[in-house]
Amino acid sequence: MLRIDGLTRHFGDTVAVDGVTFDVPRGTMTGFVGGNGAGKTTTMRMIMGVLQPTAGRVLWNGHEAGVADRRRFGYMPEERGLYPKQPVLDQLIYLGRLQGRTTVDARRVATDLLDRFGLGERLTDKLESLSLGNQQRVQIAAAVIGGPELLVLDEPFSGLDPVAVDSMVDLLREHTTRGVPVLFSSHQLDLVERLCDQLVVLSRGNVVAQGTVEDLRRRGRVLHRLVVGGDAGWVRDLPGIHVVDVDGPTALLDLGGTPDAGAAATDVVLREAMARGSVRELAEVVPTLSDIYREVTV
Ligand SMILES: Nc1ncnc2c1ncn2[C@@H]1O[C@H](COP(=O)(O)OP(=O)(O)OP(=O)(O)O)[C@@H](O)[C@H]1O
Repeated sequence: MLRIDGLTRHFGDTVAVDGVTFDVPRGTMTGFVGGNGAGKTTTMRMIMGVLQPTAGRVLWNGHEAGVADRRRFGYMPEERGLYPKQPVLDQLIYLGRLQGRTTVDARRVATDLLDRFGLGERLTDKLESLSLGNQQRVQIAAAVIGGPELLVLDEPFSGLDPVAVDSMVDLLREHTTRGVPVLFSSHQLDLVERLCDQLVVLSRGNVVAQGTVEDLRRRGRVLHRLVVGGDAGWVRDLPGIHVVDVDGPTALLDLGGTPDAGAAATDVVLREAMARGSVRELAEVVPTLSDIYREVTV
């Protein structure tokens, strides 16, 4: 298991990461989300030992992660970092050997990976001759070529087409099934919602929310949507009901409070609506991950 314990990094007066603590347990996929400059890349660099923390620790299976541990971590850095002018297969074989594979084994694994990413015909091409999305696929292959015990991926999905996203998802799931913890950053919240066992939300260097998508949903504000036959503007005159928005026949209401108070408010709204005509819908609106994200990062 990976444990990030109070990780902090200052750059001059800037506090890029401020006491970040979270776990990535065995076999779980953890999404790392947050706005631009929130501190995701800086945290990942510290996990990989590329950057020294100002304070805090990176623990791997209960001990402080050292060079030998990190050699078994797969990393896809933000700056990518493969050689543009070298053939893709050669680079992957080289990286595989650095991580302990024989040349024959590294060639087999690299060829398999490139095949599954649809690059079987491009093995001897220079990286720079590939489209950006295809270069990205090679970068992903580079992160997993050594058979990593942990995967740390900085925006692995950016620039990938939907087919490549699916191959990438399959590949990551194969790793988590084997027990490998996977931490990846992404701005694509739909993907994060689809993929992650848990997520960590960072804002200005601080963890502002963490847990499963369901945990976060429970924390989020549950609103109610009322749709009536005519105009719903009258809801604004109901005492004690917080109206978030009204658009013609549809009103979005925050009936809030305790479950009991919420239920009582729902009864009031329903009674009033029925007294005025037909009611088409009165239902809870489950917040999306984007709604929750906006709420916790403001
Ligand atoms: N080498 C550096 N020198 C000075 N400041 C830095 C350095 N690296 C990062 N920072 C600052 O640290 C903060 C966090 O940046 P970081 O790149 O970790 O954010 P991020 O969450 O990965 O953002 P993005 O989603 O835009 O990639 C920012 O204010 C950034 O300007």
